[in-house]
Formats: sequence, C-alpha cells, structure tokens
Amino acid sequence: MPAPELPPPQSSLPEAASHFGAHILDAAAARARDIKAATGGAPRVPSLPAPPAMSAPTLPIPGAPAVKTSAASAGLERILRGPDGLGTGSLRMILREETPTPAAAPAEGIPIPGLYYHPIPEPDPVRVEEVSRRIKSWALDEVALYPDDWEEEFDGFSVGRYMVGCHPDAPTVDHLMLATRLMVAENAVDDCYCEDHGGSPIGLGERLLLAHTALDPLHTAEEYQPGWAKSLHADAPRRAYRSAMEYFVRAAGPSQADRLRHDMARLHLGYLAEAAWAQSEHVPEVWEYLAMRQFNNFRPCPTITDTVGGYELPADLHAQAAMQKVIALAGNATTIVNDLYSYTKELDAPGRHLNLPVVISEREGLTDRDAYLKSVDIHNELMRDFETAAADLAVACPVLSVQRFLRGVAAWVDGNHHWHQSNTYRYSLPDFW
Ligand SMILES: CC(C)=CCC/C(C)=C(\C)COP(=O)(O)OP(=O)(O)O
Ligand SMILES: [Mg+2]
Repeated sequence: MPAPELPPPQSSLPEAASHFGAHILDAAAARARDIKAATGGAPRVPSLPAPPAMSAPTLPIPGAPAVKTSAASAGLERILRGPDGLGTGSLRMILREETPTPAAAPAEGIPIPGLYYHPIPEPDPVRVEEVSRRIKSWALDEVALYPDDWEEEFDGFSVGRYMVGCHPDAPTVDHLMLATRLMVAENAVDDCYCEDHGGSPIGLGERLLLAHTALDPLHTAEEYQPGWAKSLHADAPRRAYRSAMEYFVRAAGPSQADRLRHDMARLHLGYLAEAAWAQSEHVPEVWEYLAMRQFNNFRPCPTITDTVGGYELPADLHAQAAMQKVIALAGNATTIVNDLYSYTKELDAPGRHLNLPVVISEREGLTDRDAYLKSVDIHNELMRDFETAAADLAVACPVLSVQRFLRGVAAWVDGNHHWHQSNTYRYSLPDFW
C-alpha cells in the first residue's frame, strides 16, 4: 500500500472530530481550577519544566524553529520541536476526510448496571462499511487469514465498527486500516496460539517469539536470514503480523513503530503468564491476576492513536512516567471491561478461563455474583484513576500532541466499551440483576 496521501498539516482538530475524548479536557479544566484553588497558583509543574503556555496551540512542525521560551528547557524545546530527521515529513496532523457525523443512536446490547463508562455516537456507518470491506479483502487476499468456516466468526467480530468507534479522529480510512489490520492480527495470534482455534500453553513461548520477529525483525548471519524470512509466511498469525506491521511502519515514525514493538512484547509476556497458570491449573492471587492483565491487555491498541490520527506524540513525552501511568490505567480499565462482558462466554468455554470475577470468587470466597459486582467496582476505580491522571497530565503538559493523545486514549476506552456492549454476537451479560 503506498503511504497515505498527506494533506497539508493542520494546527487544530477539524470540527467533525472535535467531540472525541472531550471529557478528558473537561476534567483537566476542573483539575486546573481545583489545583489553583488549593495552591492559589498555577498548576503543579511536572518533573519536566512547564512547557510554554500556548494560546493557539499548534503542532511542532518538523524542521520549524524551536519554541523559544524561558520556561522550556533545551531538552523540552527539542521535544516540542518534534522529530525533524529523515522521513519525519509524514508526521503531521492530517485533515479528517469529511463524512456526515451520525446522530447518536442507542447502542445495541445492555450496558453493565453500575459500570462507569462514556457512551459514544454510533460509529460512522460510511466508514464502517468501507473499513469492513477492506479488512475482509486484506484477510482473504493478502494474508489468507482464515478458512471458510471461520467467516461467520470473522464477520461477527465487527472489527470495522470497533475501530471506527475507537478512532473518531482518524483522518482517512487508510489511517483506520492501520489499526484494523493490527487488531485482526493480534486477535488471530490470541485465537490460534493461546485460545480456542488450536491454542495451547504447550510451546506457546516458541510460537510467540517467532511471531514477534514479524514485528521486530531478525538480523542474523546471511546464511540463515532466508529461513527466517520464509517463516513469516508459515501460518496465518505470522502472515497477519508481518503484513499489518509492514503497513504500520510505512505510515508511522521510527519511535512510534518501536513503541508498538515494546507494547506487543508486553502483550506476549502477559500471554505467557496466563498460559503458565493454565498449564499448572493455578489460580493466582487477585493482585497477581491484575498484574498479568496489565500485560495481557489492549494497550497496543490505544497507544497507536497518534499514528492512526496522523500525528506523533514525541517519544520523550510518551515515555514520561505520568504518561506511562495514564496508558497503564486506561489499558487496565479497557481490559477489565473485556473480563466483564466476556464473562459468560468464558464460563461456557472448556476448562477454567481466568478473568477478574473468577479469580476474586476463588481467592476471596465470594459468590459468583458478588465477585462480579466487586469487579465492576474495581473497573470503575481504574476508570476514575485513569481520568484523574489524564486530567492532571493535560494540565501539567499543555502541549497539543499530549492533549490530543490523551483524548485519543480516552476515545479508545469509550469506543472499546461501546463495542463490547453492542457486540451481542460475541458477548452476553450474566443474570445477576
Ligand atoms: C487486541 C489485543 C491487543 C488484545 C490483547 C489481549 C486480549 C486478547 C484481550 C484483552 C481480550 O481478552 P480475551 O482473550 O479474554 O478475549 P475475549 O474475551 O475472548 O474477547
Ligand atoms: Mg475475555
């Protein structure tokens, strides 16, 4: 695929996407007021020197002169200038292709009573149809992802609606396809290597490591390089990882690609811990389960929100501890949403599929219902902690790319809930109410 055509850089979000993740900025404004009331002064300065207050925030344009302020350190100026090396020309904000904003229609399915979440408008049906068409073509014609008898399940996943709902600020369908191919590939690895399409804990480490080299290429002796290259076509998960990553690397900057590789390594580590417990039929303590779920986690999906949005969060701003905490909390909240909506599906699956309610019931001696309701409370705590941490960071670091990234992560969290609630093909609620 040629790299997406990039219209000229824009300095502010187009109206069509202006609603996404807005509650994060609302929360940030409230936090700023609270902080000012509590301290009588400006919001706390983070460990980085406070970046310059910008009245008309604009993305640092690669190669543009550094932002000259007394407050910004040289390091921060370098970060705010944004990447200006070779190949950074594509790292600019893209004007979103205008499509009509759909009226907010009630989602299918029933939201979990007592769950703290933000409803979203029904994803743009025009984009959903186009993404669904393109992803099926990719799955069948480019990577031979699945046999004919898996087609109903593939369609039932509704990945087009999922990704359009999670990336409302994606400027083009080409950008949405970056996330959609990765989502399909990540689920193919989970289904085929770990779960119900031939998965097993036995030999999982080898399979995951070899699949990971489709994301993080092997550089070895000339004699052995062809054997490795051929292996990337050996099965559907590796074909899917290789192709999805190839498209992603063409559109992303080097630090965005390396961020994804790191997040995928985290994901694979989480799969291995889950598999080790399945192999030994061990039920971990609750905190141990929550630790595993922070790695076996949707994290690699929200963290590409800048690439899918056509801009870049600078590596140093992504790597700062406050951002890492926001990402971890958001990923944890999204993944416990999966535990809650997939609970009945997993109870019906062979063997014991660990999720938060099952582990709490086993480890704390609660009834299934009480363990489930406690899991809802834990999700809600994680969601509020995520929103508080994101609001704090938005106040401490008023840089457009940071604020847009935080809104993108929040939009992903909201879109993920919408998909789980409304995917009645895949999920149903327990009768606890
Ligand atoms: C798409 C992606 C990065 C997934 C990461 C981990 C993962 C597979 C989930 C969070 C979904 O968990 P689970 O295996 O429980 O999936 P289902 O409940 O079967 O949908
Ligand atoms: Mg699940």
